[in-house]
Amino acid sequence: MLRSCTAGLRSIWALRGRREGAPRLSTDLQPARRLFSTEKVIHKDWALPNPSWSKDLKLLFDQFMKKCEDGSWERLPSYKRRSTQESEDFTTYFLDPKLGEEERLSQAQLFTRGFEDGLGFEYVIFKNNDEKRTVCLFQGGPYLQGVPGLLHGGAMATMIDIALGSCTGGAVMTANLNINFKRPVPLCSVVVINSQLDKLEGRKLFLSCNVRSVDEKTLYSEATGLFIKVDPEKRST
Ligand SMILES: CCCCCCCC(=O)SCCNC(=O)CCNC(=O)[C@H](O)C(C)(C)COP(=O)(O)OP(=O)(O)OC[C@H]1O[C@@H](n2cnc3c(N)ncnc32)[C@H](O)[C@@H]1OP(=O)(O)O
Repeated sequence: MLRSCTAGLRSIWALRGRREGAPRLSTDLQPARRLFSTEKVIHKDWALPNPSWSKDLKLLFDQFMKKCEDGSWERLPSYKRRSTQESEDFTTYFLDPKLGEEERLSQAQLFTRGFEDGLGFEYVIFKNNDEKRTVCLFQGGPYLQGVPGLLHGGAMATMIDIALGSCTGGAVMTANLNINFKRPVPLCSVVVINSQLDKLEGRKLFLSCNVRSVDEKTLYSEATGLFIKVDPEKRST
């Protein structure tokens, strides 16, 4: 498994040299501003196949894209930065305008999209609006290692948070996340996170998910989450 990761890394670095315009890793110590210097980088949809995707991930992606054809499922695009409207929803609620956060926030990006292709979080989420559920296909790269050869539990928790959040829609915050880690996830493997909205109670959304191997034989984790719709009348700072 580690050998295949190393091979993957080698091909990723080789690709890196070849691909024009690929955003650079923040660890390259480039000024952060450079990451957002072009509209192209800001608006690139990252939830699409790239050369680091394994055969399993590409196969599952193709299967779900077929399900999208009749409109029952949709692929959710994913950007490094939130849309202006979404950002405004959250900043109005959480940030004190007196603190002058604009400059710092102009450099902010979703941390799951901050890695170069294949090294961190490779994922795509498909949503079934009628059934109020999502399926997240996730390949955790070599920079997400915890115990040698295994995915870090915090990386799994991050993906679970994002997968559950994708079932909600609108401006919500995670209030509670409860995860049972049942089996360790091999680094660089593909897992499938099935999430659903179980109950809506006022501003409270109760969600649950499970994380399984591609062949569905291994149950890696189960989780529940409570998300709260932000109340525009309240300031939380
Ligand atoms: C697609 C991309 C998805 C990305 C997902 C990423 C999401 C995140 O990482 S969010 C970051 C982590 N989360 C946070 O920082 C949240 C910090 N917490 C907060 O800001 C606030 O507590 C917040 C917004 C969750 C709730 O505050 P507020 O709006 O004032 O709600 P509040 O009035 O206290 O509670 C509303 C209801 O929720 C309940 N509730 C709130 N928190 C909890 C909790 N932890 N457990 C159980 N119930 C809770 C309250 O009891 C209340 O219930 P009821 O209406 O029945 O009386």
